[in-house]
Amino acid sequence: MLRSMLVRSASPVKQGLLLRGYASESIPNRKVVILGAAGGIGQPLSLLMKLNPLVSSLSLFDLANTPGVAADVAHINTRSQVSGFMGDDNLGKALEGADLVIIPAGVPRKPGMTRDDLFNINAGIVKNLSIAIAKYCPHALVNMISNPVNSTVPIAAEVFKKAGTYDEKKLFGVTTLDVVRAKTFYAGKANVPVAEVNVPVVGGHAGITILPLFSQASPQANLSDDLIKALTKRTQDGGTEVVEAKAGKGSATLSMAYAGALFADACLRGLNGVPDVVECSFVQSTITDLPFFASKVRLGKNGVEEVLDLGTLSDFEKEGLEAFKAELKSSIEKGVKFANQ
Ligand SMILES: NC(=O)C1=CN([C@@H]2O[C@H](COP(=O)(O)OP(=O)(O)OC[C@H]3O[C@@H](n4cnc5c(N)ncnc54)[C@H](O)[C@@H]3O)[C@@H](O)[C@H]2O)C=CC1
Ligand SMILES: O=C([O-])CC(=O)C(=O)O
Repeated sequence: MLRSMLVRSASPVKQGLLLRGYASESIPNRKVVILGAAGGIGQPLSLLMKLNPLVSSLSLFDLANTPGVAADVAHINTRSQVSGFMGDDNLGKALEGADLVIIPAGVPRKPGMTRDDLFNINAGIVKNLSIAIAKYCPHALVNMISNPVNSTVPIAAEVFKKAGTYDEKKLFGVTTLDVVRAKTFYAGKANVPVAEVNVPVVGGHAGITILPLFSQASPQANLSDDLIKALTKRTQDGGTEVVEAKAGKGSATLSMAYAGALFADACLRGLNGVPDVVECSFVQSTITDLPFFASKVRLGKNGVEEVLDLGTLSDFEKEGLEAFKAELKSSIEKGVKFANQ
């Protein structure tokens, strides 16, 4: 996918000819908005979205510093027109006409914190941004990156319900970084080319709620139970590994920008009618008894086309699933309660 994002030509038609899944020369116009665009994730994500030939308009919003980021990114000779918007007074202008809104706005963790410790600050930020989305671009797809994802997605859903704009097919918690990590760690231990690896990651996006399904990994490798346990733990703790390594200077930004760009690209391909676009995401779901759940999702012209079921789980994975259900349920309820206060 990144190969298609990095095509050298600035001509959309020429780029379109090189794009996987596109039969005709015309690529639809798509406006992508990044809320929190001047932040640690926001800046590299802005760069990666500027490289994506599916984007015709890139709107960068933050409370401060967006003019500089926008001016910088705008000089790159790719298809999209870039605009920068700063401050809440300009949020509406940033959002109008959006096809896809990506939200990495909010504070990151410091060592010793859980993602839930971010709730007190980020819940309010996400609530306000969701109110604006409901008002200015109610039909846009929303990719929620801000943590705790297990609560911020339900917050956005409740805000949209209150505004009468909720479409469960259009709201996504971005869990792609868990998949990216699971693929990287698995490839290292299974000794297979990382580019060929697929690993579904289900559940949620915090600690034990992150459940990589290595029993369904491809290519298959004969890994011991102990190794599977260790890989599972490393995937669950991947965010903390980065938080500790950054020692107070934030959490994953570059790998998250990569993962966010991958997921946004999948959403855009789905919107554009490219068939068989499947990614894991935290969405409204009926595949378990929890109202939101991350699993493989087929993306289409209206967002979620199908939430795929979990498939066959190993005993270890079944135990993992049961072990986190109560935590995920309570994080979801916390978000719902906050939004309705
Ligand atoms: N879903 C995932 O897999 C991941 C999620 N994250 C989460 O992403 C969020 C952002 O992380 P970083 O970019 O590292 O943080 P950061 O602090 O570097 O950047 C956040 C940006 O959001 C902006 N912001 C704050 N309130 C805003 C508002 N009301 N409207 C618009 N912009 C606003 C800030 O000005 C700042 O530029 C955190 O909550 C972090 O936990 C981080 C990594 C992975
Ligand atoms: O760990 C964090 O706080 C950021 C995050 O969600 C991740 O890197 O997966």
